[in-house]
Amino acid sequence: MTDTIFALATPPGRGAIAVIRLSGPAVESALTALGATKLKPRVAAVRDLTYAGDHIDQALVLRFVAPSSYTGEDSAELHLHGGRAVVEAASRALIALGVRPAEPGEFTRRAFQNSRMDLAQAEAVADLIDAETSAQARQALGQLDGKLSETYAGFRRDLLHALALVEAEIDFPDEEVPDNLARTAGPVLDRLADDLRRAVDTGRRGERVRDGYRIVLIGETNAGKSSLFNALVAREAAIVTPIAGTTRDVLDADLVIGGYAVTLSDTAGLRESDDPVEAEGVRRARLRAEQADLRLWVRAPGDPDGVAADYARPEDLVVANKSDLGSIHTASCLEVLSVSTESGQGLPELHDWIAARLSADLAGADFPAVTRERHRLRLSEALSAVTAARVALDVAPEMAGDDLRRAADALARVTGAIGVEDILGQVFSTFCIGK
Ligand SMILES: Nc1nc2c(ncn2[C@@H]2O[C@H](COP(=O)(O)OP(=O)(O)OP(=O)(O)O)[C@@H](O)[C@H]2O)c(=O)[nH]1
Ligand SMILES: [K+]
Ligand SMILES: [Mg+2]
Repeated sequence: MTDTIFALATPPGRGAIAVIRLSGPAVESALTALGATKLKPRVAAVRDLTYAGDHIDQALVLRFVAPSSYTGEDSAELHLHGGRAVVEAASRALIALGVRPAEPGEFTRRAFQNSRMDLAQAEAVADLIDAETSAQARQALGQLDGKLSETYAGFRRDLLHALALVEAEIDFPDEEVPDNLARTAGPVLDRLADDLRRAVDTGRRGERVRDGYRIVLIGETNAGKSSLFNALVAREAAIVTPIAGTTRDVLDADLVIGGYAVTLSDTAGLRESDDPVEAEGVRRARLRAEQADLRLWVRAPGDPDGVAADYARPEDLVVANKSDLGSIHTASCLEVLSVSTESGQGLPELHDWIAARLSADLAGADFPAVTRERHRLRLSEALSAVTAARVALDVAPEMAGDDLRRAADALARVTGAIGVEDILGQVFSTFCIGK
């Protein structure tokens, strides 16, 4: 028998209202025991909740009857006055009635297990709760709508179609099916491989929207990286001094630019140093620059041109700082924007430039973006299996079947159609309690 669970669904602490959610077979008997009777499903009603002779609260109570609820089970919401004592009294009463506190994500896990949503949608619920930028919310809502799931389901249909063609030839090798039926699966697989490849490529975009786009400030010592860092995050987060080699550790700050989450990093100035501490700082700076989505090469007038040349990528930007003191000379092909963190000149333009870059890199392409490493791995697996099947098709069609089944399995695991036990814990452990 399934447990009946409850959790506070609103943030803990003092508030106008606090909502306790319940789900499971014993919801109705628990409500009755608390004095909340004669509740029409989905109609809010005010009831005096009492337990063991104590008045708990005058609450607004909502009841849902299986399977028409978030979890697919009988469930209810108690809208209480939002004080700690009220919530505590209600929780104590529920526990005494045999209703147990929910684990993180347990409501959504039940929704998944009762087929109210697939795994990709359950992950979208977690993303939507965590969303702090408009782009994150948009992406999560698209995934919750099932757009991503539909895309995966479409891939799977193509695969099963190809598999049917291949197996028809194996099962009826002689007269019932036309010769070379298996080979007609070729174009289907070619198209599918293209689609999978594109989907895998959207992975970086989806993950960046969700986790933050990584921008690193890098350059010579004293170029003004920390000054620029402070200007962009609008507070004195990093130490600025005229002494070369001030910054050692990588300093990260989360900010939102143009509706997108960004992680901005300040780094140690690049120079050879005998000081082991500074040398370690420089090593970390280079490493972070390599991993970044975008590098801003900060240069002051007089800094040598060479630094960026070694590591820069064509999409990077040179920020010519200290424009109040003069301009820089550069032979690099990178775009250059001049600013002064001292006078503020050029800073709005830099902000706009970054916003435009974010939107160019991250805004909706034709695909709902793949948002998780888990999805990307499975898609890559499916892609390599499809590629193998495509090769087999021309030489030994009977070998292609196994590859195609492997690809279909990999896709099914993304939405949780099969083999989910091993990933359930991983997916739902990231949820907050009450969801
Ligand atoms: N005139 C002028 N001075 C600036 C400007 N930006 C920064 N500075 C000065 O340049 C010096 C170095 O600035 P930082 O921000 O510490 O430079 P950094 O690149 O972080 O230096 P390290 O951490 O040592 O690599 C400080 O004295 C700043 O006040 C600017 O736009 N104009
Ligand atoms: K400095
Ligand atoms: Mg610095």
